[in-house]
Amino acid sequence: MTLIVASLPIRSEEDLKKIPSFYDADLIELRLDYSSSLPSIDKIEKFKEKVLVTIRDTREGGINFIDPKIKADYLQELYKRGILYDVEARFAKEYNIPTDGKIVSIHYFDRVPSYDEVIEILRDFVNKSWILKVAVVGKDGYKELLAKLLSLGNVAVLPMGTNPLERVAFSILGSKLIYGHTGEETAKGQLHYKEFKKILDYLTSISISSPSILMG
Ligand SMILES: O=C1C[C@@](O)(C(=O)O)C[C@@H](O)[C@@H]1O
Repeated sequence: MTLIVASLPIRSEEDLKKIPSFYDADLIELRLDYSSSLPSIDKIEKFKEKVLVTIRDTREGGINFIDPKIKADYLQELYKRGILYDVEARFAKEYNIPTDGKIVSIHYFDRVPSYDEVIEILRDFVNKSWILKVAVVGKDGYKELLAKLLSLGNVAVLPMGTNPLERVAFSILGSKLIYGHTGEETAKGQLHYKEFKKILDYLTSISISSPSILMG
């Protein structure tokens, strides 16, 4: 089953008040890098059953530069409080960030890497994460790469800058997460999360009423 993630840019602590309006998503991603300073964790903690915290590195698509030491301390504190986060594999390695039960990710915005390159970076986290997430721009070879990565099992694959329905296709093939926006795209290739929800709910309903349609 694919979980639907509603991605929400956070530019100030005020934006955290919007969280409850997206509770029909499975998870609400708080993109904290949309601000140059991080909100108090106390203000996030009360939503901890629903949120996924992301402080995206500018080298992997982040909007503002956040001092890596501040980011590392913040992630360690989230870990202590049992709050879900997404951390880049490279950052987790460099700053020794705990990854069990968390999302470990890698993003390619301008090229399609080889399968071996991705595996080399993610290898250490295969058994030490909840989900491995790979987002790749829709250039030559991206479909083959993302499809091959699905065999890792607990993986989310996201094509960027392609027809958003391709995200639905990868969900049917086994991707664990699908990211949609909440009114403002945080990556090309997203639909509003409610649209993804409608499509996936429909597909689930027909697979329940006629299991052979989607289950082969
Ligand atoms: O890494 C991801 C996936 C994403 O880039 C996307 O392709 O939808 C959107 C980001 O907000 C999120 O952190």
